[in-house]
Amino acid sequence: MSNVAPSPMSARPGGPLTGTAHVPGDKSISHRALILGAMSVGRTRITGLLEGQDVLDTARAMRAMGARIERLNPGEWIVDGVGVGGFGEPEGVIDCGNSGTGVRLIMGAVATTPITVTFTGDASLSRRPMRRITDPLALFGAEIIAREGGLLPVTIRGAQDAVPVRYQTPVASAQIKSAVLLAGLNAPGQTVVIEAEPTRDHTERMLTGFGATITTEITPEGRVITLTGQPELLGQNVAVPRDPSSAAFPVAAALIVPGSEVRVPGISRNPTRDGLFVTLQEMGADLTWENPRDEGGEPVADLIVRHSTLHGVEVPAERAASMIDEFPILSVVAAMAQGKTVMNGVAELRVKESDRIDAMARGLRDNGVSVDETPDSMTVHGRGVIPGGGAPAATHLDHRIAMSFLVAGLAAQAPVRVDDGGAIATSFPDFVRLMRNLGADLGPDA
Ligand SMILES: O=C(O)C1=C[C@@H](OP(=O)(O)O)[C@@H](O)[C@H](O)C1
Ligand SMILES: C=C(OP(=O)(O)O)C(=O)O
Repeated sequence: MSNVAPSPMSARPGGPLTGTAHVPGDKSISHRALILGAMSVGRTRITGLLEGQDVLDTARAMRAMGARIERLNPGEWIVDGVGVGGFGEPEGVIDCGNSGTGVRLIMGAVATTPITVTFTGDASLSRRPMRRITDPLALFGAEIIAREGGLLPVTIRGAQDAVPVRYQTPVASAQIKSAVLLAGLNAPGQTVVIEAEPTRDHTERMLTGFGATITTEITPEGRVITLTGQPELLGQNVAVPRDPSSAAFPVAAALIVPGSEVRVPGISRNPTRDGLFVTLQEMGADLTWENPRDEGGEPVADLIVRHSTLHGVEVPAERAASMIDEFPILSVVAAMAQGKTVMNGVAELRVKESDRIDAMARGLRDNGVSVDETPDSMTVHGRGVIPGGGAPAATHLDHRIAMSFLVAGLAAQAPVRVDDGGAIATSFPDFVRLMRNLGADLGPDA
């Protein structure tokens, strides 16, 4: 993506947003469905797969290591797996593009199979920390060579005789937890991950669905997750629910554009992902959930959201992991609320596709909103208005920064511009069309 010419975009204030927003499949679950499908025996059928670039890069990686993967229809894919321990050595470098989830989970998946794999990524991914993954993978017996600072490219020589690991994650991260669990699949005995704060649990849920023995115990240390190694995973049918992190954008837009009412069907209500909705409700958001159901081991419901008068809130640090990707868009909603919104315990935002605290603070300030930051917090001083009209916000190859500023423009007093919307295709390729269908005036800069 870094070699492609930037695509400047802008959004302009306009009338209410109305209609139905069919947001794409969940990104986290889509990566995991492809990886676990590839690590299973037999056929996995996936419906609702997110066809964003991040997930397509994971599919390509799984193919390069021997899985047969085919797209039958939009969102409908089949994976014929190679079984636990069955990955073949890829001939080329595995390029995970912009995707932290892709590269970190696949590193875990290969670390206990005796093959050598070199991973790379785009300019954004090449700045992100990888030692948090390679350190625990070395405990299994994998050999690792990385660039200075533990950065990509990283080469992993998977362990020949892997040993199981007991690992306490040093930061709240589902990617670290998942990398260790995926490595544990091909280690004999029990691999244990302990996390002080709960993080998204899709790996645990899906491993159970594919036939692994995995338990989660709540203890004073936190969540203790125990996986029994070397199971035979069997191909499954996976129905991917719609992504709450993508839903956040039309939901936020409807809340801040007067007169709006939008329906967002079929989104995951997994409690490890619902921090944004809890926070919006505390701010006074009019959110109605209908038709709760279970789809493929994940709770799902339809959401109706109406324009609301909002007030600032304090978001507790303990909630950060359950809404970690939603802080950029929350900061836009917070600007349209009355009063101060304080987001605590968000240091991890500094090591995402961009430093999201810095990127949001700068872009909001340029568009007339007052923001304070500390190393691990961000405070937006909401005045119920975004003046807009500033310099194009720098997006640093970060899809969520681009979409957040475009949503801001829909409720601002003057257009809001971004320097490059290209990265939106990593997680929400249909974003512009979907938002325009609701009545939003946004798109490439003329
Ligand atoms: O496991 C996952 O699918 C993800 C975990 C989160 O990252 P961390 O584990 O680094 O917090 C999140 O930011 C990312 O978008 C997806
Ligand atoms: C942080 C994100 O993704 P990843 O870590 O997979 O790049 C995200 O989608 O907001």
